[in-house]
Amino acid sequence: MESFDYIVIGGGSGGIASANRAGMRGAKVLLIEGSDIGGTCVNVGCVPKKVMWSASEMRSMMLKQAKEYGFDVTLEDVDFSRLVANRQTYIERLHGLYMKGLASNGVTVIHGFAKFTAEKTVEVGGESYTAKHILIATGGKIIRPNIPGSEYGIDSNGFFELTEMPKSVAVVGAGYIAVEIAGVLNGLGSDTHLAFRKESFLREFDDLVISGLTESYEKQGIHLHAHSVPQKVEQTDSGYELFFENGQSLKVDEIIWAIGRVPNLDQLGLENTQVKLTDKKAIKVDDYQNTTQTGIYAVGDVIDKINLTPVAIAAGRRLSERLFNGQTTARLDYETVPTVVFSHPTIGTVGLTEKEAREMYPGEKITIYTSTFTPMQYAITEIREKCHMKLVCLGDDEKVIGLHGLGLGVDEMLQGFAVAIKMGATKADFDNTVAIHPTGAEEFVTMR
Ligand SMILES: Cc1cc2nc3c(=O)[nH]c(=O)nc-3n(C[C@H](O)[C@H](O)[C@H](O)COP(=O)(O)OP(=O)(O)OC[C@H]3O[C@@H](n4cnc5c(N)ncnc54)[C@H](O)[C@@H]3O)c2cc1C
Ligand SMILES: NC(=O)c1ccc[n+]([C@@H]2O[C@H](COP(=O)([O-])OP(=O)(O)OC[C@H]3O[C@@H](n4cnc5c(N)ncnc54)[C@H](O)[C@@H]3O)[C@@H](O)[C@H]2O)c1
Repeated sequence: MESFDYIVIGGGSGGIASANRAGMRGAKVLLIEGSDIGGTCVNVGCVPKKVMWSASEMRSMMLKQAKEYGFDVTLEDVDFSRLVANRQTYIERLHGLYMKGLASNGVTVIHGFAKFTAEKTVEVGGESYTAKHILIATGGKIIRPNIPGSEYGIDSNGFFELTEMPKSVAVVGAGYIAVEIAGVLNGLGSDTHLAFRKESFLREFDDLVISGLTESYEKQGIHLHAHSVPQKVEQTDSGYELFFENGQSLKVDEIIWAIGRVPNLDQLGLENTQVKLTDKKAIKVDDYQNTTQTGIYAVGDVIDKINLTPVAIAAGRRLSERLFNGQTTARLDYETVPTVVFSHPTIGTVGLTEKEAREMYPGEKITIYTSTFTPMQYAITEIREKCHMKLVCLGDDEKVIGLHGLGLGVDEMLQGFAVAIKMGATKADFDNTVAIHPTGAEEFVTMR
């Protein structure tokens, strides 16, 4: 049985980052990946999603802004299969780059699904491997509702397999994926419905950005169906009919289920270890990514804490620094993690929403600053899509504990502000920073 210092199960965002860092620090590392290298983000997540988002933004810009800027643009239908082929070529290039990176750090990669057969032993394709340290970075998997006909339609993986645009589509869900896919398809010209169970989507985000995006999506022609709990799906001649518990139904060419993801523990053989799960069936870890069994660790979506690629990467790297570079206190701080929803326009958020701040600091002074404006890019266009911004400040010194934006360019604005907030910036620090004009970002430092 071959022995390693470190075995990493799962070659996605967290696994690759941790394996590479361990290799850089001189460890003998084995990475086991059952499917395509790069995991969810590269193959069926952030990367193809961002390409589709860009395509959708471009089409909207050409349709809704180019003319007023003096361009004589005639837009034919999007060549969807060409877009998809180019996107896949890019992903294949990334596969090559990842494999090269791993090789340069001396990481051995094998293809296959790993299963624990004992506490420190995993089996892949009939071969057994052992290591002092083993990382579980197996990510998450998609769920569908338990209703008749939920086998019809596709999910986010299926969305990335489409080679033709559906003429009409019902996206079911209220999270990142539902809101992003609905925005992309509508922007590319599908007649798009977004159905969700409660009164709004993205309910964990600040009210200002939710109401702003609701208004934008309605103006863009996305049919929003609130209070719509899916009940059953039936096939029709041309597609499907989706029935809701409220008695309404939708006839569409395609249904896209986006009702969430759960930790992926399939075929892992955790019963052969002492690794315990949380109530939500995620791997239980402490602040240092240690599971309940010494020598076994977990990072990324499989712990279901903050399911974002940079979080999995950061946790994986810090773990390797701790295990193989003597940084005994290295760990990821899961507080104040910035995040962007690639809707149209985008949402950027870091820290607490206004509601969370009031709940977390009852009786303390919470000061809110907001700004709503039309970005200058729309000065001469018919489209007047608004930008909304909010700062949530705590105490007399007005420490900024939440920053929220919706609008043109917010996705690219957020990172720098996240640094300031992580460092404990106050509203006075924001005010003391000279604005950059004319930009949307300047609103964040000129709010009154
Ligand atoms: C549609 C979509 C869009 C997203 N967009 C964004 C975004 O814009 N920004 C962002 O930050 N995050 C985004 N995410 C989330 C992001 O993709 C995940 O948070 C991230 O990929 C988690 O990384 P991970 O390493 O935990 O798992 P993954 O990247 O899922 O990797 C897990 C890997 O483990 C492998 N595996 C599983 N079991 C085994 C086994 N037994 N043996 C061997 N290998 C195994 C799998 O094949 C997989 O490759 C998106 C997700 C989706 C679905
Ligand atoms: N831009 C990004 O960074 C990005 C993009 C996509 C995904 N992600 C990550 O991936 C995770 C998974 O995304 P997601 O959108 O699948 O999950 P999610 O958990 O964010 O959203 C799932 C939604 O489906 C709804 N839902 C659950 N059961 C339902 C049912 N039976 N019928 C109708 N609706 C139901 C829930 O109320 C929830 O709003 C995200 O939480 C995020 O961490 C990030």
